[in-house]
This record gives sequence, C-alpha cells and structure tokens, in this order.
Amino acid sequence: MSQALSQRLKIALIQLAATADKARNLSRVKEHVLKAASNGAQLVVLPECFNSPYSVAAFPQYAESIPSGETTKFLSTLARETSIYLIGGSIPERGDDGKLFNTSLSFAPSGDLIAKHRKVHLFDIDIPGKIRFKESEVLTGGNKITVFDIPPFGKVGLAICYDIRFPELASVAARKEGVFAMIYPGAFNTTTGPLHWELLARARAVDNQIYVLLCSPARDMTSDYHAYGYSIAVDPNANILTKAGEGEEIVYAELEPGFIEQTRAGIPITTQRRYDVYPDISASTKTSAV
Ligand SMILES: NC(=O)CCC(=O)C(=O)O
Repeated sequence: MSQALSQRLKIALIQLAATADKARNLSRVKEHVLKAASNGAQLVVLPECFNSPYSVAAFPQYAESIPSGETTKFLSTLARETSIYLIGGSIPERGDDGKLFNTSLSFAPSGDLIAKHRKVHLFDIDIPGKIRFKESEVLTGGNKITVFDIPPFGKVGLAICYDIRFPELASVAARKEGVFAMIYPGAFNTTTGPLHWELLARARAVDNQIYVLLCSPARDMTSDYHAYGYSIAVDPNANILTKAGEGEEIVYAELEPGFIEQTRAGIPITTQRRYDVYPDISASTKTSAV
C-alpha cells in the first residue's frame, strides 16, 4: 500500500551532545527544540540515549518507568508547548517486570504519547581491537514493528539504530502500512559509522523509495563511547537532503508531497515485485504504534 505525503513537512534533527548529567541534557534538549520549532520545524527528532551516556553500565542507572518517569513527562510537555511532533530519541526504560529496554517515545503536538518502540535488535558486536558492545548484557529486545500516523502528513515508521541493519522492518512498514518515512534515532560509532551509517540510510531509502531520517548524538571523544555524529536525512531517491558534522547542531530538511509517487512512477519496483518467486513478508507481519 502506498500513501502520498499530503503536505510539505519541515523536520529538524537535533544532534545533541549528551552528557552524564541528565538535568543538563534535558535542559539542552528544551533549548534546541524551542529553537527548531521557532525555525518552523513541525517534526523534531532527538538521538538515541539523549538523556544518558550510551553505555551498558549507564542503562540500569538512568532507566525510567514509562509513562510515569521524568523524561516521558518532560517530552510530552515540550511537544505540547511547541506544538510539534516530537520523536524522543531513546531512553533506557525499566519495564513493569524489571526488565530494561532501549525505548523511543513519540508525542503529538497535543502532548499525547502516540508511539512507543523498544529497540528490537540489540547492538551486540565485537570487532577485535576496535569495539566490543553488548546491549544484551543488560537490555531485552522489543518485539514489534512500530508505525504511527502524524496527521495530516501520513504514516511514519520508527526503529532504533542497529534496527536499521535489518531491512525487513522498513520494508514491512513501507509495504504494509505505506509509511512515507522511516525514522531512526541512532548512535553509531567511529568504527562502524564511517563504514555503514550513510550507506544504510541510503539503502533503506532506495529499497523502499521513502524518506529516511537518522539522528545521532554529537561526537565526544572524552566519553567511553564515541558516537559518530553526521545525522542525516535522505529522500526516496537516496539523495542526501541534509547532513550534520560531528559536533552539536540542528539540521533541517523539507519532505515534499508527491516525491515518493514521482520516484515510484519512474522506477516502479513497488509494482514489479515477484511474490511468486519469494514471499511477501509484509503480508503476515503485524505492526502497531504503542
Ligand atoms: N547504538 C547502536 O545500535 C549502534 C549500532 C552501530 O553502531 C552499528 O554499526 O550498527
């Protein structure tokens, strides 16, 4: 199913320099979101783990309950005060059963919580001499594909960082739900970032002929985890609309009505699929917003 983006949408990606000081992080988020909204952004994206360090040791320390925790309330109020869609990066979540998750919350301009995504694919890698990271030492993976409506623009899909390496999530969201964009708060690093960050953004865009937004923390070489930076927005033809550098900044882009249809009319892969040769995974996969 395909769905036109019904109006031009101005987005902002906030490449925040997240620190170990949660109060400072939240106050910087507020400053940046107010600025982005005053510059006309209608949808603002924060990075993965914007209110804590990105580290296995930090997850239990910073974890909050949802929706009763401080950050949920903070994001809801900020979305309402600025009248924007706020895609709240991710935070460590302590679930009712005590399990920890890497969770992204999205809010409508009314302040209502409209989506909750728990990172499905945990970032467990070991590249000798470069980087070892095992989210699964403390986190549990989510179990759903997240899609939600942002009227009057249409539907978007949301996943977190390492989830981008698994193309099925984006394909199901695009084919089954007709999302016009996939949004990935993410914190790649200085080893895998140069290899795959931009490539994956452009790959998911060209696979599905949709917009793709990736929002990273700023790089901080004094912290244990060296986030890559280079937050990026890509159009359905895999052209780069905007790209940050390594430091703290806000970048903006406009998503255009009709560009998805135009792209698909020119290169009609959406109507040329051969489900007699391979299965349509989107047919049997469930999606939800919360
Ligand atoms: N935070 C993450 O999931 C990092 C993913 C990453 O760096 C990758 O290479 O994939």
